[in-house]
Amino acid sequence: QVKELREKAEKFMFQTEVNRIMKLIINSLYRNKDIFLRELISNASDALDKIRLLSLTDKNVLDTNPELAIWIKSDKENKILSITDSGIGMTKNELINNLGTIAKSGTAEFLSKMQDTSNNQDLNDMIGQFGVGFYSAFLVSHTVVVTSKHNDDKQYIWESDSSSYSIVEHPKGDTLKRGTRVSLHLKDEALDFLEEDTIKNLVKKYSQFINFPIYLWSSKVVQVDEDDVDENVPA
Ligand SMILES: CCNC(=O)[C@H]1O[C@@H](n2cnc3c(N)nc(I)nc32)[C@H](O)[C@@H]1O
Repeated sequence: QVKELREKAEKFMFQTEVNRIMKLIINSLYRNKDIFLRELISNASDALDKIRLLSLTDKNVLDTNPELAIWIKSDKENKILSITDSGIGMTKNELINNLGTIAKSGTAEFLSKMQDTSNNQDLNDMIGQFGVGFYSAFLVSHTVVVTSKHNDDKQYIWESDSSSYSIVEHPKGDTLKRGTRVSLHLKDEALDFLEEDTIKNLVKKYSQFINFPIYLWSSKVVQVDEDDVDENVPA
């Protein structure tokens, strides 16, 4: 079923600048990979801010998923760490534009700054400011799957191994109701990020000022979480 899904998926190449930025991030931030969680939580928080702002003028936008929160799930069996938000979600076009391309303005400047700066702290701050933190997911993942549902579109699955990406409509419809799930298929050297204590410490260290609740679900066999039902999205 997953095989057929991949065959049906539409294949895309990343915009050139994106390839360069991804390479730079992966090569320069290998010393502190753990910033990936901060970046993904930050993106989730921005998405939640967007739907909350929208709901001030159009209150029924929240009906599809009333709780505004972030769920982190550690799936040790499949070596997948997922970060789910009930934010505004992305349409198919937004997945393509937001994850597959980057604003050309400023990219050249960003790339040259990244090359000059040897100081790791600056590098850290810059990727957050420039909004390219998503790509830090590839510091710890061989494959990243982004499932997203926007109120105005169907649910789609975006998948990438960092060299190219694909998009396919989710066969099971809108299991997310509204929002985005970033599923990180972790590299063998990054499996420590599946440990609850590691995740808790990272959230405390980098995301203590996030304005939305962050729940941590660890998939213990005994504990069947209510959101497991949504979890059976194809790998
Ligand atoms: C350069 C990589 N691009 C992004 O991270 C953009 O993708 C989108 N994005 C990333 N994670 C997201 C997320 N969790 N929800 C939503 I709505 N949009 C997200 C935002 O537009 C980010 O600026």
